[in-house]
This record gives sequence, structure tokens and C-alpha cells, in this order.
Amino acid sequence: MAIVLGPNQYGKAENRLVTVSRNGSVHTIKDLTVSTSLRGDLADTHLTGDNAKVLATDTQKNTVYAFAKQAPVGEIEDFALRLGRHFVGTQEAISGARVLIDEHSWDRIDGHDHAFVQGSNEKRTTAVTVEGAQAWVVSGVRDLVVLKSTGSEFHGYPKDPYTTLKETNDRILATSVTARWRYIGTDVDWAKSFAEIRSIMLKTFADKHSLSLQQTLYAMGEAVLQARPEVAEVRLSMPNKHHFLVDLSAFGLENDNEVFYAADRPYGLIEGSILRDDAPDAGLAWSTLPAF
Ligand SMILES: O=c1[nH]c(=O)c2[nH]c(=O)[nH]c2[nH]1
Repeated sequence: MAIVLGPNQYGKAENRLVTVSRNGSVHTIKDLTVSTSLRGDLADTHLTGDNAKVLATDTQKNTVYAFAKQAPVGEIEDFALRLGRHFVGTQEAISGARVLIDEHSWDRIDGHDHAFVQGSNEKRTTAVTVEGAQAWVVSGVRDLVVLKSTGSEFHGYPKDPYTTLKETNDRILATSVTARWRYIGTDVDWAKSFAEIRSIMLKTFADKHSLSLQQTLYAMGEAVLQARPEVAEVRLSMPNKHHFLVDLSAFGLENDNEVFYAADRPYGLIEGSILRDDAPDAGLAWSTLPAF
């Protein structure tokens, strides 16, 4: 029996980066959380503590800030690709890099050049993997919270001795969408693609009459793949944010689908992947990301 080192990576997680770019008196801000991770010939530091091949996580952090000064950050996918390719291209021992970026939203205060109000909690995300000369981009959105107050049913499920749930033809459907989509290449208009995918998902959530959150999840992924040839696969994680009808009969009141208790836990968790059956191989695109 021998004990060996398995897969490993290391880096600086959650660097908080805010940039201000100026066009005369009009400012634009970008607010990012950037995590970098490197992989490669890193056995020595684990086995003997020899750090000759370890680009310090502190240096990785500094690189994030220096790169933000040296060229416009631009779209998060491009910034992540630049960082990943830099680490792999300049450190002999480093064969792979994973860069995760979340973009936080700020909205301009009406008519004001340099004042902003924090937007919704929704984040645009990217996870870029560089391995040698190859690169994979998985972008997405998380904490995209949506609700529809009708157009959702749930019935026809098995009734076993433990089933108490009542069937319904009209319920609130609410979820907080975490979506990730895998791009086929890296030559993409990232901003346009993001905006269109987000809008397709919202429209499908709204328009699709839902018989289950599972059906809605599939329809959202399917609509993205039908409209966006640059995407090979969509993975969705959608908690069912239950809204329970409150029993008002004790007060002699009938609740005609008007008064709900919004439970925060437990919640159903509906997750799945929707993909083209002829999609190119995912390579390392999903490596070390959560399954959904
Ligand atoms: O859309 C739903 N899917 C389920 O699997 C489920 N299970 C449940 O209790 N409610 C719901 N709703």
C-alpha cells in the first residue's frame, strides 16, 4: 500500500475587485469577485514543503489587480481567459488554471454621472478553465429570483402512505435560478450572449404553463439551446420556493389563492442538465464545478 497525492489545486479565493472607468465625468463601475486556482507539477510542496514551483496565492491576487489596471477588464469571460492564460503561459510548473468570476450589479442613479445604487442580488458568473493551449468557458447567472402567481400546477404524483400534499391546478411557482451554460468555443460576444440567454430563460419561465418545476427547468434549457448555437449544454439548479396557502377557515374566511406563507426551508431542489446530443466533448469545462 502506498499513499499518494490525488488531484489538487490552489489559489486565492474571492478577491474583491472594483474598477472605475471614466469617460469625461461619466463613470462606469465593475464590481467583481475573482477566484484563481492553479494546477500542475505541485507534488513537491505537498510532499516536502519545497515551494519552488508555487506561485504564491498572494501573487495571484496581485495579478488580478494589476491586470485590472493594465487593460480594461471588459467582459468577465475575457478577463478570466487573460488571467488563466497568463498563469499557464508564464509559470513552467503550472499546466492548468481555473478562474471563477462573479459580477455584482450596480445601477446608475437616475441622471447621475458617478453615483450608483446596488442592483438586485443576481450575479452574472463565469468559470474559465485553461489547460495548456486549450480553454473552456462556462458562464451563468445565480440568485436570479423569479415568481409567477398562476400558470403552475402540480398533480398526478404517486400517493403512498406518507403523502399529504394536496394536488393543485393553480399555485405560485417561485425559484432562485442558478444556471450555467457551456460555450462551444471562446470566440463569443459574451455580453450579447449573456443578455439573450437570461432573457430567454425569463421569458420561458413566464410563458410556459408549468405542470412541474422539472418541466419548467427543461423548457428553459431547451429554449436556450434552440436559440443560441454557441451553447452546448445548460445546467440548472432551481429550488422550489414553496408558497403555502394559509388556512384562514378558523376566522370564517375563505382563502381564494390570495394569502400565502412563503417558507424558506425546507425547499424542493430541482436540478438538471439539458444538452445537444451532438455537443462537442466537455473536456475540462465542468471540472471542479458543482454538478449543477
Ligand atoms: O414542481 C414540483 N416538483 C416536485 O417534484 C414537487 N414535489 C413537491 O412536493 N412539490 C413539487 N413541485
